[in-house]
Amino acid sequence: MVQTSVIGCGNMGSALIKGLHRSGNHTVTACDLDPDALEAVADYVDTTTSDVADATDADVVIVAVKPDIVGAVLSDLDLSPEQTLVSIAAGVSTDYVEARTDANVVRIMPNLAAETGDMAAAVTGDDVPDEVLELLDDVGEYAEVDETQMDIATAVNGSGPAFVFYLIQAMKAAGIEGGLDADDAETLAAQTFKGAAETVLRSDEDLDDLIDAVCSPNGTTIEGMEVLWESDVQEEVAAAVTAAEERSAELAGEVTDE
Ligand SMILES: NC(=O)C1=CN([C@@H]2O[C@H](COP(=O)(O)OP(=O)(O)OC[C@H]3O[C@@H](n4cnc5c(N)ncnc54)[C@H](O)[C@@H]3O)[C@@H](O)[C@H]2O)C=CC1
Ligand SMILES: O=C(O)[C@@H]1CCC=N1
Repeated sequence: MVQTSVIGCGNMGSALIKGLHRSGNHTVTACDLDPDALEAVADYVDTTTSDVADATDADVVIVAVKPDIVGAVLSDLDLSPEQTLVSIAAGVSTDYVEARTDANVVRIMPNLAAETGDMAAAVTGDDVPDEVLELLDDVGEYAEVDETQMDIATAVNGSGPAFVFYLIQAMKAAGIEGGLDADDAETLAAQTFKGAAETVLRSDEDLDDLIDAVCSPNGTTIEGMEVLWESDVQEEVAAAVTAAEERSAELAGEVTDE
């Protein structure tokens, strides 16, 4: 069992807590100033606390507060070089965190699917400890990237779930427009995204071949694909990712300038 503490139990911290609970490999202390946030995760952790000092004994300390609060939390955290501090804040560099702790620092960009064990995470660091890689394995898949790639990773896998929710919403709306009831349309759209994603992860075929496999000659799919190929959907998705990437880089400047 890895002793893990999570400081900040909001959207992302609570998703990580629930994912770690599912894995059964961690003893978790949850720390938050908000009693409602602690109550919401109480069933998934061993200890809840509003005192950051109670979160400092863990092997792995995950700081999951907003980027502009990270500095204040680090100043209250007294950790040793034997401990690992995991920072998940968008735009907060490893250098910034390392300057404020004696712990071994690992920067990751997680996403909300930690809750179901389906997280996509980017992790950066010269020598990421096994306990962090195992933690990431416990709650999904990860890619080791260079820190210069963290802004684009933040956009693709950190912000990505919101972009995918939006696309599911569009598919659901089209289903409703075509006569499905709302619940059926949501189930069919969401399960289709899930199944398509699983297919991509498990298949050796490239994406064009997978598209081709759905397009029967003279069938239905090719009619829809012609519409997409002639549209600027790919450019618009790229623009959304770029906007998030640019904001991540901007945040880095704001936090460093504090
Ligand atoms: N929401 C998401 O999908 C993702 C968020 N992140 C990163 O995760 C971090 C947290 O984001 P969210 O969970 O969305 O924010 P949130 O606002 O939902 O949660 C932050 C939590 O921190 C708590 N908090 C504030 N000050 C504290 C302190 N001094 N000590 C203990 N707890 C304190 C708040 O009460 C709140 O429950 C951010 O740095 C963000 O960049 C990264 C990837 C995805
Ligand atoms: O929107 C944000 O800033 C955070 C980081 C990635 C996902 N949510």
